[in-house]
Amino acid sequence: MDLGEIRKEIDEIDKSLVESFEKRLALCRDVAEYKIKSGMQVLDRKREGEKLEQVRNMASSDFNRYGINELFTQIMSISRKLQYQLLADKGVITGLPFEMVPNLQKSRAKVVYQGVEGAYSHAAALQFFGEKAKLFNVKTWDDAMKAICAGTADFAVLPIENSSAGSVANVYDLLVKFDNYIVGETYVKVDHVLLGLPDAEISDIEMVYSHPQGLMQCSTYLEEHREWNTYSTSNTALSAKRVKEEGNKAHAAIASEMAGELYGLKILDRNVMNNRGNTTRFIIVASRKLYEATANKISVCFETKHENAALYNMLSHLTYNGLNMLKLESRPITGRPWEFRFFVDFEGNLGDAGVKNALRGILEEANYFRILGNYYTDKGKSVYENK
Ligand SMILES: O=C(O)C(=O)C[C@]1(C(=O)O)C=C[C@@H](O)C=C1
Repeated sequence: MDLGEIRKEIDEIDKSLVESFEKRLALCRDVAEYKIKSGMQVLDRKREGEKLEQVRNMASSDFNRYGINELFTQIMSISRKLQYQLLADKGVITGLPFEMVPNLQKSRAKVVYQGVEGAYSHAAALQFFGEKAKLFNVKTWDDAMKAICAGTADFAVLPIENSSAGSVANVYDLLVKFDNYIVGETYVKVDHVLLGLPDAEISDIEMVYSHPQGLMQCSTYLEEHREWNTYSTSNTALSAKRVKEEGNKAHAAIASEMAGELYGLKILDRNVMNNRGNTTRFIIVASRKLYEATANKISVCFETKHENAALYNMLSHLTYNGLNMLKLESRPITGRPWEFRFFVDFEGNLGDAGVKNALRGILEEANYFRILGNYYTDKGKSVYENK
């Protein structure tokens, strides 16, 4: 047979596949109508399992069995998405329990951050809320979350990821532990310097204090000074404070210039970071489910079944609804070794039909699901374009 003839035959088969696919989808519409009336869930795992076994058994080789399994998994996934759309059109999928507000009340807000004055979280809070907000600090991120639960603060400012050191794992875990929501984000340029006592010289240094993230972000510089010991503190600004209080010329801190000024320290070295464009993204968290009309980024968290293609199937709800994923993070689930909880950021607003449809799909198919927030992002442009 020549290629032209083979392709003609393939075209014929594809035509009938498309016709069959459309007929199948039309039937799935009828199923959706039935499910709406009877209040049944779209996803029927038992039926899907049986269906996959049935069609696998029809195939004539292992290779084909694998292909058929994948093909029908996708066909049923598309069928579910169609059904969610129909449910949304019929008003079965209602609004999400989030309240849209024109703007966040920033100017006189009570805002909590972790650490001490001069910490990058302090800078982030000032940048997002301005000078008029009432800022105060607590010892730990956990305390900051508790302060908004208790109402002593309206908002908390927490670091979530750094451009070179990556995600702040503990903050991801706190988003699950507390019933709080992300309502904003802000990017802060992190310009670490090496700080010492006013009469210290770089040759005096034996010990460097910083937050573990600060030490990580300056690892190349610290590698060049292997004779120095490093010591982790709970905050970069606190490490500067400690150098001041200890009054030992052999001690230095990796922290911001602002912290150096605040605690009367001298800059021993600049540009100590691995990456000069080092930036930290901070999230603004509140206890209420709010989102601004301009919100364009959604954060969700879910757990899936521990099985083949589970994550792929979850993410296909974004693809199918044309939603652009911005970030995927995973964290271990305590008590279930080697199982993970996923955190996904994607573009959109909770009022968008596509977003509602995708969220409905994930909600129905995940073992655990939470919308962590919908908020405005400029994707860090304010930092990169101004500096
Ligand atoms: O039979 C159903 O209940 C359907 O909704 C159809 C279908 C399918 O495409 O075969 C789709 C989703 C369900 O999870 C199971 C099967």
